[in-house]
Amino acid sequence: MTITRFVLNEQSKRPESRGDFTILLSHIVLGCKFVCSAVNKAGLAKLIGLAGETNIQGEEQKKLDVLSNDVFIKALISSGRTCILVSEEDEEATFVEPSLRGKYCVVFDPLDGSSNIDCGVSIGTIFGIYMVKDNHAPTLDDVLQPGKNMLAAGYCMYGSSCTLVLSTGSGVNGFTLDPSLGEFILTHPDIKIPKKGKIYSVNEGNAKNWDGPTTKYVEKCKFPTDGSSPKSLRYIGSMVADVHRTLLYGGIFLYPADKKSPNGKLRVLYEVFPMSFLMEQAGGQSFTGKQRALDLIPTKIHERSPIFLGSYDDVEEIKALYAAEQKNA
Ligand SMILES: O=P(O)(O)OC[C@H]1O[C@](O)(COP(=O)(O)O)[C@@H](O)[C@@H]1O
Ligand SMILES: [Mg+2]
Ligand SMILES: [Mg+2]
Repeated sequence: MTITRFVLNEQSKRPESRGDFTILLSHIVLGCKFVCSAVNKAGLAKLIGLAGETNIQGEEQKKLDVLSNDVFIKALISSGRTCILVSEEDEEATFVEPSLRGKYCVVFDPLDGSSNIDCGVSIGTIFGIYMVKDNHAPTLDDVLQPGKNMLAAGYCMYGSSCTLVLSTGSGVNGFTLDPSLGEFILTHPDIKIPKKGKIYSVNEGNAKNWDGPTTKYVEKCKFPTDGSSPKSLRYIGSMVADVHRTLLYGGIFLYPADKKSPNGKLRVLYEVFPMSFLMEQAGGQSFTGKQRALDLIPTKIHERSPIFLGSYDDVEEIKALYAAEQKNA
């Protein structure tokens, strides 16, 4: 089944639906295909003129993350279904002009893991969608909403294959791009994350600055005291790729706060929320160190938060360590 057929099926389950969401999604899919094609050519950038290099005609070309941002902004505005766009690449939100305005707000990281571009490691696009409910003129308050109010979320991973993972609020499904057909095909129906995993994923280079619960948790992963086997460490440094592996194989992904970054590194609206939405929809959990991640109410569009997400039981363990610390404080 193609992603288009899948979304049309979803639409037919909601008789009130007028197809606006289907159109919006088809424009997101188009953006993903475009960026996938650019990423595949990144290694040839110098020859063909892409991605921040000077091409053989001596022309300066756009960097891949700037190019990806332009692609998504144009694709989303031309859908005629969006009103506010928040991108990691743009300091300010984009308010769509009234003639092209629709009811959806899209928050996105057009190219996540961009430090991995030059060595050909998997990177991706992350997105979340909110809806403006009544017909008021959209304001920033329409996106400064807790993640649980998102209507849909997903990511596209540009790796050994191009995989789009999507949730519209009733489970998680994965689609792989067939390059010869130019279509995303349903390859991972109804993804459920294993209840407990054997992998932890964190940048251990920051360990000297971690707080007590994170330090204890990672110590337990390496030197378990309950007779279980140690967990394996896997860390790519591309959130999309690290979360994708966590979703399929189980385990936990951590980007905690540390002394240097008290709010962690990852951005609430377009990294933490979409990935937390997918995790919960797949049966996992997502926690900030203080609360359920999807309950967080952001106060600015580029806000950051610590994040622990993945298999239900693994996240439960880190929650217990934070609860114990609070009790002892
Ligand atoms: O290099 P660090 O500190 O481990 O950070 C890795 C994290 O930073 C990110 O690359 C940030 O995303 P961007 O590339 O979109 O800025 C995440 O993908 C990844 O999880
Ligand atoms: Mg990112
Ligand atoms: Mg980015």
